[in-house]
Amino acid sequence: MSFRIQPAPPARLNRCQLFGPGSRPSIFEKMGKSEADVINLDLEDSVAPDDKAEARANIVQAIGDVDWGEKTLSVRINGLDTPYWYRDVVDMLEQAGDRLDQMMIPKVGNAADVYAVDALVTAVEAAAGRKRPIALEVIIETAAGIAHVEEIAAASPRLAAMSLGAADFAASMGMATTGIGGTQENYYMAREGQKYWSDPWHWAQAAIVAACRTHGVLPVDGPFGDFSDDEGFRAQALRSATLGMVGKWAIHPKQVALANEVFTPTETAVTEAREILEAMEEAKRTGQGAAVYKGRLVDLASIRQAEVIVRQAEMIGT
Ligand SMILES: CC(C)(COP(=O)(O)OP(=O)(O)OC[C@H]1O[C@@H](n2cnc3c(N)ncnc32)[C@H](O)[C@@H]1OP(=O)(O)O)[C@@H](O)C(=O)NCCC(=O)NCCSC(=O)C[C@H](O)C(=O)O
Ligand SMILES: [Mg+2]
Repeated sequence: MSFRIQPAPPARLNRCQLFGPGSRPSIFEKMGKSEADVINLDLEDSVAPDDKAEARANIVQAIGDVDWGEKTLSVRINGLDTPYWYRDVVDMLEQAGDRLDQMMIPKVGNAADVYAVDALVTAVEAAAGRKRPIALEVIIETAAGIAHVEEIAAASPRLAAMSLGAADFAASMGMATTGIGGTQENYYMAREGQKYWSDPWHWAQAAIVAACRTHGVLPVDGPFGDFSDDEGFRAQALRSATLGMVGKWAIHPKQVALANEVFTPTETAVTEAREILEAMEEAKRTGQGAAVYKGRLVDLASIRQAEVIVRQAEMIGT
């Protein structure tokens, strides 16, 4: 272990982030009643330029009026290359109530982007006398974002979560696809007449997870565009969970249950994790650093792996 201890990410549930356009207030109540852990009200790409001002007003109103329960409530502001973002920040912090937990910054390219938003948020919070500091979350969805992913993860103590935005990421990288996440038809290895599909998102996800885990930030998988493809969503989410991501976006309400299912450890996994911890307790009592559990080696690293699952289960209350 490095002398520098790996910081823990925020202790909160983040299995599913449900998105909805700020210009479509008719779905806000439904979003509030959903089973998503995080709600993202959008001011960015799902809102047309002429609707930005009205979407801000809708969101300000809804933050106060809708019952958001225990959910983390986040607003996605516009990118720093637009004329909209500063007004998004100022209006939310001056006009919306304290119920707003977080702001999401899209298309972050380097640490300075986060610094700029942090500086504005800090000034407006102080001027407006807001009591609860707003957390930040970012989307890695450009070539610059992935190239600077580690400095971005370290950019601000406000940073709580980081997502991969597969659509803009593919565009920025010049990837030959219009699909949003999931299996890509042409990304395969060939052997003896058979195709073996590989995962073009894997390296970006792994880089995000490593940067996030280094700096105590929650790594999250972004959108899966084809909301009629449950199996594809599940496969993508399972790969993300296996890599260390804690949750996934839903761009349609039917994806919420799928994300919750994948990012909630199964009863069997939780039982096994608890049994591994017990086996290691017993090993420690007898002066051993390793033990055998169900015919396989468990050691001090297994304790840390098992603790990840038990911590998740405790947060969910299972
Ligand atoms: C995708 C949608 C436009 C689909 O909407 P709609 O046609 O209304 O779907 P349905 O008819 O199937 O809806 C069924 C019922 O569910 C309600 N509904 C719809 N959407 C939502 C929602 N997001 N939250 C809660 N409830 C919702 C409908 O009102 C129907 O209700 P009822 O009539 O009572 O049965 C729409 O889902 C949508 O707008 N989704 C979010 C789009 C969005 O926010 N996109 C931005 C995030 S993705 C992105 O930005 C890419 C990323 O940055 C990247 O680069 O990768
Ligand atoms: Mg995007």
